[in-house]
Amino acid sequence: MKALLALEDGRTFTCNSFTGPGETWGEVVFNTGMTGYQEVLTDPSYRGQMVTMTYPLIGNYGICPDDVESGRIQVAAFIVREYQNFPSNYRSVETLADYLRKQGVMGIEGLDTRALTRHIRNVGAMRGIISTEDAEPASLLKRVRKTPRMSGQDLVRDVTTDTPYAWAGKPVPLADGVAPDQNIWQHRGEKFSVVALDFGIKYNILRCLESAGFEVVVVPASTGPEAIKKMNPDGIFLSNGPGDPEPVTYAIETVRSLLGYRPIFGICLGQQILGLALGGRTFKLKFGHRGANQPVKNMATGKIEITSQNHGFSVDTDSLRAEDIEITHINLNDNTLEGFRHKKYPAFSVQYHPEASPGPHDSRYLFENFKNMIREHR
Ligand SMILES: NC(=O)CC[C@H](N)C(=O)O
Repeated sequence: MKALLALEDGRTFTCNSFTGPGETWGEVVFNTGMTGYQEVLTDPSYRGQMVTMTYPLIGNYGICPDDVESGRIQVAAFIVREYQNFPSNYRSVETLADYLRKQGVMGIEGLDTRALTRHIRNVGAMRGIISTEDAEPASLLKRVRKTPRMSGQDLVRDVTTDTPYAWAGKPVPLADGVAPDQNIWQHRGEKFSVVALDFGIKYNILRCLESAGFEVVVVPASTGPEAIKKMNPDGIFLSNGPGDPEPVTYAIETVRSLLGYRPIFGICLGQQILGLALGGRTFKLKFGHRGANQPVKNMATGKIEITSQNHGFSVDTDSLRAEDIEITHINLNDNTLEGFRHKKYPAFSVQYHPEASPGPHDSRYLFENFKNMIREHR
């Protein structure tokens, strides 16, 4: 079915919808991963974004229920060069088109995704609208310019969990009678306990925390410092999540009050929230980092890690006080801040994704580092 993609600067792409009729809008961003489309689709950090894959053939390994990063598809739309409707994979249970259609998410194909990517790289990430109903560029353009921008929006409130839950290979409701503001780990054994603030947490982060030996309870992003302290965890984890970190003021305040209370580890939006809590600033990157081959230098070892990334904002290195912060990782493509730790408080974070999924496992050691930090401070 014929469709039109219109970008806010007036550029249009004719294409086909492989999921049927519809209309949708969001920020258009590109991901350079060659595999992992299902993990991309279900990563809550993509909320509000229409993602195009630079890899040209998508759908060929179908959909595998074990590969999700959250309970639903999160992207606003999926944009591919060529969709493959006949998957070949013993783990696959359905086609990508059916999967998208069932959840009401549009998929388009048959456009030059390389041209689209180069355009975004030159001009910057921008809003776009896709429609099978309106083929008139001028009217689409008028409407896309009225949609909200990514900057200034708190999208965390749309994706965070409503109620706390534990993780044991999958989300597990907390046992009856256990309120989130009770000391839920008073009878725990040797395992370290972690409260994870859910800004849009990926399941693979929870899988990595579990396999590093942590007991994890995930709590809503709005959970305050007092409720967290009553739970009496050994450590606090700050998750990834969608949108602009600056408007998530309630979480920034919470993290500020928890500094020095227990060891803190943040990933992606978690790093941005930590940076803001420490008095730093964040800014929007021109087109972001999304893919599975971003080179990051570990400043302590001098080693280069090939990392998985998905972010459009970044902490401004110069906004952090040099007397408080040690820079631990930088991105070798554009020298942006990829990791830091506090010199006085037990708190560290990375902008990239050590849990990968999809992507290389070079940075898994960070979960062990968190454990060691907790061991030192318990
Ligand atoms: N994966 C993430 O946590 C993304 C963080 C933030 N939404 C950004 O785009 O920069």
